[in-house]
Amino acid sequence: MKTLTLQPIAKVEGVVHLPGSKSISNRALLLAALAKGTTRITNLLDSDDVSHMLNALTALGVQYSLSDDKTVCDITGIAGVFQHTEPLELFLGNAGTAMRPLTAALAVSNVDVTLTGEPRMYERPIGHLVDALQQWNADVEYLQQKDYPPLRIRGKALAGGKISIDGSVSSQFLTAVLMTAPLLSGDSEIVISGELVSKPYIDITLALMARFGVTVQNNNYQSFVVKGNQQYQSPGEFLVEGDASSASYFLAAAAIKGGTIKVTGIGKNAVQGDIHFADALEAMGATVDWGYDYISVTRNQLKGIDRDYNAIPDAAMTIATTALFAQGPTAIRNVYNWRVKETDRLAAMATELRKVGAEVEEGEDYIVITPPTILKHASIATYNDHRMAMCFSLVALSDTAVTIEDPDCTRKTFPQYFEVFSTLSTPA
Ligand SMILES: O=C(O)C1=C[C@@H](OP(=O)(O)O)[C@@H](O)[C@H](O)C1
Ligand SMILES: C=C(OP(=O)(O)O)C(=O)O
Repeated sequence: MKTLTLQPIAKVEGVVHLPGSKSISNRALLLAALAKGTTRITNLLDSDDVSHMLNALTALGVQYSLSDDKTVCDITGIAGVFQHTEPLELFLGNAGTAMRPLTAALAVSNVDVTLTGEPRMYERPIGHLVDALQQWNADVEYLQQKDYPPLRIRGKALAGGKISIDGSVSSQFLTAVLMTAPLLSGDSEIVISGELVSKPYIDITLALMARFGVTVQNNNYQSFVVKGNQQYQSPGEFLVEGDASSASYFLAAAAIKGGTIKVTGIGKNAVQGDIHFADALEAMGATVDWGYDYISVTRNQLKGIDRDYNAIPDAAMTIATTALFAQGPTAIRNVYNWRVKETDRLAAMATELRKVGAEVEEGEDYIVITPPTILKHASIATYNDHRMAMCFSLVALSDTAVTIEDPDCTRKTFPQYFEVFSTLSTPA
């Protein structure tokens, strides 16, 4: 297996032009594909998760062209639902932002599609989404195990109506039904049961739907009303914000070992909830400067804090390794759904943090990290989880090297991560 050893880093400094947001890229591609008109998407992310969405759109007959660096996509919308007469199999890797929204959009299309993925995708539940779609009378079948992909979807026209959806495991299920609701022949009301997790991702969904001409009535995140029989409209040009989750590693590095690092492509008005990772860093003691198109962070002595991170589960992983450099314990709470992401992230995080010497308490939905006085060199298993690889790069901001196993797993959302990280770093 390939490994990457990062030697101790004395200082980090510089400017990072962030690659496009994964969450926004995949939403924009799907909405542009369904819309009337041609959309030019710029600053599109080039990564595995986005390739899976693009490949699916190709197989479904959507016409688009990509620039050489794959960050500009001109896409001609189909002005309605997908039409494909032959049965299709679409492989979606481990991309939640492809699997969940496509499941819903295909259920209302003229298709007979099997959705497959990597082995881990078959361990990530999708039952709450399928339950919701079945209330609209969708035909979605589990091919192996109830509540999990792979799925067979025999799409057909759906009439809409009132449904309830469990929001307690993933917001992507609600995102999927919201984006599909305008395509139904009648109006819909979507009622949330359970605590809605990862709420800011719903704001991304609603903001993108609005850019493509569809407004949703949001009743305080308890229920949503969407008019049926609508067509998405191309906004013409669509610029993807920089990825706020990807920004977290650089901002944390500055907080730990800056120098100042400035990330561009996101700022105080960004639609992504993960920009509020910077608030957590500020609460830990870092100095944060916010502009409209940048966030910059400068080092201070950090202290451990105790917080609920349900709204920013992805960036919260970066707090777990930042905690190694804080005084006192850091608690990351209300992140139960870490267990159903790329790996069981609570278990993986606890195991790997212990390898570098941290004292870790792992609960069902939380983790408390107490840093050691001196970090130990370790070979960090990454569990095919891009965020495990990126988070643990921060260990090199100590007097100790760190070895990252399978560093290429960052290709899910940030293939160039380690190159960018090294350009900011001055060796000790
Ligand atoms: O809608 C999205 O783009 C995402 C929502 C979040 O998932 P959950 O809602 O499952 O927490 C997040 O972790 C994921 O990386 C992207
Ligand atoms: C949870 C993640 O991905 P997905 O979109 O596959 O859910 C992630 O990127 O951290």
